[in-house]
Amino acid sequence: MSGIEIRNLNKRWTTFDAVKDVNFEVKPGSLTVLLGPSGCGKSTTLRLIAGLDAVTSGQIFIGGKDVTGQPPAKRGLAMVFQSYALFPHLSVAENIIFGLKVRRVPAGERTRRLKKAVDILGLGALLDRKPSQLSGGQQQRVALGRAIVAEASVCLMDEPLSNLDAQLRHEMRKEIRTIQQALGMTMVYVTHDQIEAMSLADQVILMRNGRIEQKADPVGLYLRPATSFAARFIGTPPMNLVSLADGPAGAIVKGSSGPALIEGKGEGLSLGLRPEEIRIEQDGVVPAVIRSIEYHGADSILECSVGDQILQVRVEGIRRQSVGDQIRLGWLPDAMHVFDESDGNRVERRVLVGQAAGERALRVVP
Ligand SMILES: Nc1ncnc2c1ncn2[C@@H]1O[C@H](COP(=O)(O)OP(=O)(O)OP(=O)(O)O)[C@@H](O)[C@H]1O
Repeated sequence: MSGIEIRNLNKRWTTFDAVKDVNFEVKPGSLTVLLGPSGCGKSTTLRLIAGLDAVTSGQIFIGGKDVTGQPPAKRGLAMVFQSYALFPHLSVAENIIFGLKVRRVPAGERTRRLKKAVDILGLGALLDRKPSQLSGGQQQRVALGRAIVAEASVCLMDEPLSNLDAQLRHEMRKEIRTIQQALGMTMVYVTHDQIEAMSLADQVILMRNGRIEQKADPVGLYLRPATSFAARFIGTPPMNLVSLADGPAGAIVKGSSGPALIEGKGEGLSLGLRPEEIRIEQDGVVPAVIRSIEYHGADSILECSVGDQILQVRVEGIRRQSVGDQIRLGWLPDAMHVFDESDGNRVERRVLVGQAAGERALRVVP
């Protein structure tokens, strides 16, 4: 099994830096997702690893070997694209083994690998069909089949599921993860879909404007976002971010009947609260009014005003509240995230929970 290491990677297109100082490692047999908004440099990073574009500077190691100057075919990897890239005139079987033929893999070996891939993917009944006679999900399986027969220990995927409907995406996602683990593949997977990233990855690399914003496992990314950008990118609806100076957090504190405290300076800091961490409680310290309710079935999103600010609150089950209701909100100390407003970075040590405030208030230590 081969791991991947990326050192100080940069890619400049004429005057535009698409990838800036990117460093990360992918452990052998693990799955790393490159995640981020459109244009953040995910696909460019993947293409540089594949050797489809040349780096401006930096190094790429696969299996401990520096492959930075090597052509794609010499890098020992398989790729799956969003477009599937199937040949319309070839059958499913021919499409799957096409690459093996090009590489002059002997016929017996081709048949063995084809059978293995077909068994894994359940394509047995479709081998003689042409791509036009397949559904989107089936075409995607054929593209995966190509990656499996290549028996490359490294597989790169660029938004492979984006042409599929939600249900099929979900199924294929599970299938990709199962195959990756069963075959022990080292995988780098590009997506802009946070749910896909969170459910697939051992490691998520969140990118923004060509740089790495945060690298962490999915749990770490959710529980301890390194920046306010990371905090808002992961989670639906996104984390509430309110200014501690004179924004809603100020209102939250001023409006509270309990001894909620901000000590020292709150200026320049913002408070982050995930909608699912805020509870409606009879003795909650924060009075609020429900402005709107969005019913989702398993849960509902309440838009609540606190002073002249808005907090989104996620409540489970059947909603008992109505628009216009006056409620009180509370949350546990661990639910609070604090960020520096100037650079967006997470602030760890300046926050304490006020003991006197029944563990529900915030104390910012200067
Ligand atoms: N061949 C190119 N020439 C010039 N600029 C390019 C080229 N390829 C990509 N870019 C620019 O580099 C930036 C990063 O593009 P990239 O495709 O890596 O983003 P991405 O994160 O994969 O986005 P998306 O999710 O939309 O595919 C974009 O601003 C894009 O316009």
